[in-house]
Amino acid sequence: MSDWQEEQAIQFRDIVQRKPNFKMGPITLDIPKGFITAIVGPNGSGKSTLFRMILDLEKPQDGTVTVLDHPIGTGDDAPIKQRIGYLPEESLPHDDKLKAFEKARFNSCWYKNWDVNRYQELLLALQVNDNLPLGKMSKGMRRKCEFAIALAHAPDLLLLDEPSSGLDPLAWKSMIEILHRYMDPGDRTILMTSHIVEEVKRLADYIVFMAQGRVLGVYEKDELFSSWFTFFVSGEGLTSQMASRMPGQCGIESVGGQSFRITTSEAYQAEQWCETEGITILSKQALELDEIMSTLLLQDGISKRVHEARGKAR
Ligand SMILES: Nc1ncnc2c1ncn2[C@@H]1O[C@H](COP(=O)(O)OP(=O)(O)OP(=O)(O)O)[C@@H](O)[C@H]1O
Repeated sequence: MSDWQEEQAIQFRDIVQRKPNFKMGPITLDIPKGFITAIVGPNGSGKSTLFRMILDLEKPQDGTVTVLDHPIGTGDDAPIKQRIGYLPEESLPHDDKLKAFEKARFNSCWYKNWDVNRYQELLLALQVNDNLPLGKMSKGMRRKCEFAIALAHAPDLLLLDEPSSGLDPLAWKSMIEILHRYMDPGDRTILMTSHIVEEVKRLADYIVFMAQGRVLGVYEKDELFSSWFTFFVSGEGLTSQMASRMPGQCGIESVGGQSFRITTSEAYQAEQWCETEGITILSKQALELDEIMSTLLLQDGISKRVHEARGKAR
């Protein structure tokens, strides 16, 4: 196997899935080993569907999923599942009657690397008592217990589907610290989904944007936030046609006279372009994650419409 393949924790290849009112793919996507990757996207994009495919809880109609160099769903997945921790978006109703420590005890029999001390430390850090039926806990208490249970066998790959759902700010902070410590050894991988901008900013090394069953883009976080800016510019004789030529331009708004607000995904090149063209940058502002997402969705909608129109014209 090549070095390139060994660097990937998860490889999705040509994944296609169809459900009533939903079509996914084809998706080809690599999740790098040793990093935290966050998948972000509107409700119903297919984020949880991808998670379920990793665990063979849902089979793609087409394509393959390879996890830690093991092709999923082609034989005995039990050894690879030993190396995965999973926190699903929704709690499992059939666990309701179990006390959290009973679920932990059950998992300790299954996972060879289960570490009871680690489990206790996690409960302590999250300030939660596991001596209650999961179904009688508050949403946040249950989330904390399930989080501790997902991490107690120190998995090589951790799948977190909206991990902070229901957590109070203090517990949220503890969770972020726990996850940073979990990554300390350097060879572990987290794949997570989140709708919380601050959480993605604090945790993710890589960000995958998804919408309507497709991947819109994969970005290294720091590069993403240093590339997407809105420039407020002005220049002698500056027209919207000229402004539209700014590198990476993905939105223009006239703000009167010869001034424009231009959004770009290539801030560095855009600044150089302004200098060359004699355009003054009055101010610039980095885009937030949700603003980048909106812009990508808008661009995707436009390119889809153009594609459809071309298809009809043929
Ligand atoms: N059990 C199911 N039966 C039929 N369709 C389903 C089922 N579960 C999910 N879907 C559909 O699959 C699509 C993708 O859902 P998925 O849960 O993967 O999205 P998501 O991106 O995780 O959304 P969210 O942000 O709301 O959690 C949706 O259109 C949803 O309606």
